[in-house]
Amino acid sequence: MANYFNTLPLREKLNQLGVCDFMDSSEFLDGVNALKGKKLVIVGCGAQGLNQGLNLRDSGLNIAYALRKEAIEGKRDSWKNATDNNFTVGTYEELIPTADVVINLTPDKQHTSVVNAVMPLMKEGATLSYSHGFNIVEEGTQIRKDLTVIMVAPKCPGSEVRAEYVRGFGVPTLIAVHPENDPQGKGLAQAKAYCVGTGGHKAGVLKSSFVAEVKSDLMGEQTILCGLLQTGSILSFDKMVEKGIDAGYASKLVQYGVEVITEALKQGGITAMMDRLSNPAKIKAFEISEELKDIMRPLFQKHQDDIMSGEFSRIMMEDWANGDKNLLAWRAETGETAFEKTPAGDVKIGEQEYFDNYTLMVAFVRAGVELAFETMVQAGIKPESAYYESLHETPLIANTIARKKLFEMNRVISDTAEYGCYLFDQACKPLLADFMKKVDTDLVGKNFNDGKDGAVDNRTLIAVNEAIRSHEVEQIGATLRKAMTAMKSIKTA
Ligand SMILES: NC(=O)C1=CN([C@@H]2O[C@H](COP(=O)(O)OP(=O)(O)OC[C@H]3O[C@@H](n4cnc5c(N)ncnc54)[C@H](OP(=O)(O)O)[C@@H]3O)[C@@H](O)[C@H]2O)C=CC1
Ligand SMILES: CC(=O)[C@](C)(O)C(=O)O
Ligand SMILES: [Mg+2]
Ligand SMILES: [Mg+2]
Repeated sequence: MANYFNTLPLREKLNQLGVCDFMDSSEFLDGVNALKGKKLVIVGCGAQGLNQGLNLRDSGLNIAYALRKEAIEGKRDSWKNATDNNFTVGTYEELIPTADVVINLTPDKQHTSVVNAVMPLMKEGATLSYSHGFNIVEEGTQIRKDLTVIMVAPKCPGSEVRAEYVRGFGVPTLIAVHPENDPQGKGLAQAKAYCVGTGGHKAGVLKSSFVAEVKSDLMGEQTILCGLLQTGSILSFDKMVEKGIDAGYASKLVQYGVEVITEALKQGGITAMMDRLSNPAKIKAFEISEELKDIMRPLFQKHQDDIMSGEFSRIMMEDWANGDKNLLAWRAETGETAFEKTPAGDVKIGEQEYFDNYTLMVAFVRAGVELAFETMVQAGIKPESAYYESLHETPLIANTIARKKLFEMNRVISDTAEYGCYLFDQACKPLLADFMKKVDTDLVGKNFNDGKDGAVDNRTLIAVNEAIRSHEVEQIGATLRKAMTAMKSIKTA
C-alpha cells in the first residue's frame, strides 16, 4: 500500500485539503434516523470506543462491541469497559456479519490488521467508519468497493467526548465520506446521524475529507494541543523549583493552571484569555509570546511539512516496526520528570491567581494556538478546521492534564498523538533553553503585578489589544462560537 495523499496530483491534493464546509444545524434535523434500528458494531473499546458508544446508545442507537478474542478471554480493560457498561460483547465472527456499520476504534497502528480481519466478515453493502484518516490516507488501505467508508472524527480526547455530552453539549467534529467508497450514496446521511448520536452537532460540524482531517489532526496534536502543553508544563515547573518556589505549589499551579487559563480561551478566544491578565501583564505576555512564536515557528513548520510529505508517518511506522521503541522510551522519560513525580500541594490557589502567577503559560498558549493556526492555514487547511484543531481543543486537552497530569493526557489521547507529542517535546525543550534562562518568577510562580503600580503606555496597550483581536483565529472563532449556543462552563479548580 502507498500513501494515498502522495498518489494525488497537486490540484487534487489541494482540493481534498481544502474540503471544509461548516454545516448548519438545520442539516441535522433528521437526527439519528438514518441509523435508527441499524446494528452498529464498534471494534475496540478504549478512549474513543467506550465514550462514543455510551453517547450513541444514549442517543437511541443499537450498539455492540466486537473485541479480539484475547481481550475477551483475558478479560482485558476493553472487555471490562464494555461489560461494566452492560454492552453486548462478541467476537468478530459473532457480530461483524450482521453489522450494518462497523466502527473501527482500534489504535491506528492496528488498523490494517483489524481491517484485514473484519472486512471479509462484513456483509454486502455495509459501512466501515473511522475516527481518524490515518489508515486510509497515510497507509492507503483499499476497502472493498461494495462497502461505504465514512469518518466521524471528534476534535477532542475520548474522555471529553463523553463529558461534554453529559453536560448537554458536544465536541466539534469533522465528518467525511471517502470518495473511493460511497457506492449507494448513503455515506453522508449515515455520518450525519452518527455525528448527532455523539452530540457533535451541538458544538459544530465540518463536512471535511479524510485528507483534510488527517493532515490537520496530526498537526494540532503534535504541536499546540499535546506537544507544547507538555513542554510548557515541564519547563514551567522546573523553572519554579530552580528559583526556590515550593514544589507542591509549583505542581498545583502547573497541573490545574492550564485548565483554568484555557477555559477562558474556550469561552472567548485568545482575547478573553489575555483580558484576564492585568494590563502590564498582558503587554508582557504579548511580548514574550511574540518571541516564542519566532523561536518555535521553524519547528511548527517542520512538523507540518513532515506531515504533508508523509515523512512523519514514515518515521512513526518505523517505530511501530521497531516495537514502539521511541514511544515507550519517551513515555518512560516523561514519567520520570519532576513535574510528573511531584504531587500537587495541598495549597489554595484562587482562580485569578492562576492567571496572575502563570503569565508564562498564557504566553505559551497564545503563541502555540496562533502558530498552529497560521501554519495549518498556510498549508491549505481551512480556517474553521484550523480553529477547532488549535484553539477549541486546547482546553479539552487541558482538562486531562488537570485530572492526572501529563500521564492522563498521554493515556487518553491516541498512541499516534502521544508519539507526535513526544517528538515535538524532544525538539522543543532544547529550542527554548536560552529563552527559559531569562525567565524569572514574575512570569511563573509569583504574581506578576507584585511591586508594580499598574501603569502602562496607552498607545502600547491599544496596539497590543488590536494585534490580539485582529488575528484571523479570533475572527473565525467569534463566528464559530456563536454557533455553540449550548456550550457549558466547567467548574475549574
Ligand atoms: N484517543 C483520542 O482521544 C482520539 C482518538 N482518535 C482515533 O480513534 C481511534 C481509536 O483511538 P483510541 O480510542 O485512542 O484507542 P485506544 O488505544 O484508547 O483503544 C484501542 C482499543 O483497541 C483495542 N485493540 C488494541 N489493539 C488491537 C488489535 N490489534 N486488534 C483489535 N483491537 C485492538 C484495545 O483493546 P485491547 O487492547 O483490550 O484488545 C482498545 O479497546 C484511532 O484511530 C485514533 O486515531 C480520534 C480522536 C481522538
Ligand atoms: C484527542 C485528539 O483529538 C487527538 C489528539 O487527535 C488524538 O488523540 O489523536
Ligand atoms: Mg484530534
Ligand atoms: Mg489524533
